[in-house]
Amino acid sequence: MNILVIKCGGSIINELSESFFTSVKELQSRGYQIVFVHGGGPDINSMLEKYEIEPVFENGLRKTTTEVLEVVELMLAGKSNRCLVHKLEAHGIKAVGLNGSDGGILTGEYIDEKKLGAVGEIHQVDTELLGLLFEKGYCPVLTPISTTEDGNKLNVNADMAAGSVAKALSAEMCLFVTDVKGVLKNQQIIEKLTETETKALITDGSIYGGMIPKVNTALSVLNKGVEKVMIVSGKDHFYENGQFIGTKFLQEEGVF
Ligand SMILES: Nc1ncnc2c1ncn2[C@@H]1O[C@H](COP(=O)(O)OP(=O)(O)O)[C@@H](O)[C@H]1O
Ligand SMILES: CC(=O)N[C@@H](CCC(=O)OP(=O)(O)O)C(=O)O
Repeated sequence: MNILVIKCGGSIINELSESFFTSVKELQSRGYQIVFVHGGGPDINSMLEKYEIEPVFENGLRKTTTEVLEVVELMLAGKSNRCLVHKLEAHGIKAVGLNGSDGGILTGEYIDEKKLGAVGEIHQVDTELLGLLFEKGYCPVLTPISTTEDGNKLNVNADMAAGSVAKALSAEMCLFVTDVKGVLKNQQIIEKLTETETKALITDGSIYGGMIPKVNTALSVLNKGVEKVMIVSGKDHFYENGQFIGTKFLQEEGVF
């Protein structure tokens, strides 16, 4: 089975284009089984604003107090997930929305509870339920919410959660769909990037903010054997005539 993990960024989830869904359907018709993992950063921020809570980020990760966690789950599971499932269904793509923690799919651990609160990273992905949904022709649509082994809820960065799902499923491809055409430098898209080139762009400040966890996860997924890892836009076609459009991550020359 050819598995494709699509991470759909909160930056674009409410504005996905018709072309995006055309690309998804074309890939499905070519036999790809698709799992969606989504974010919802802007939706979370706007609800926090209503509660008059200031969002705080450390290296792209949201500091998550108990109060913030409630809003994160409310927005990810109650708004962003519903929005994506509804749009997929409206385009004839059979989709089932789940919290990442449902059925024990995503299990994780705190990264640094003192500094970040309930922010986690994934340690285990149970793929059983995902397999059952594939068999019946459904695309699972997961929030990045996870739980610790003791059952405490964790807020996980959606890029990182998607990367863990791609590795656990030995996916053939992992695509990070966002609001830009790919990694840009001087407003030009960079079509191919190795790890060394990516690190240099982080160091010189060309890659910043939410793009940092995205490229770091992309590199980690590539190093775990996922063949095709790309950052693409949800505003246009990301797949047309057998070609992907965006930034592709490449192994360094000589690394196999
Ligand atoms: N070199 C870069 N190329 C493109 N976008 C970048 C770059 N560095 C930082 N960004 C920012 O990263 C954003 C995408 O990350 P983010 O907002 O976290 O998206 P998402 O919600 O899709 O995960 C872009 O909109 C842009 O503002
Ligand atoms: C720990 C952490 O930062 N979690 C993220 C989860 C959502 C997310 O990652 O959304 P995007 O895809 O829009 O970035 C957050 O609270 O914003």
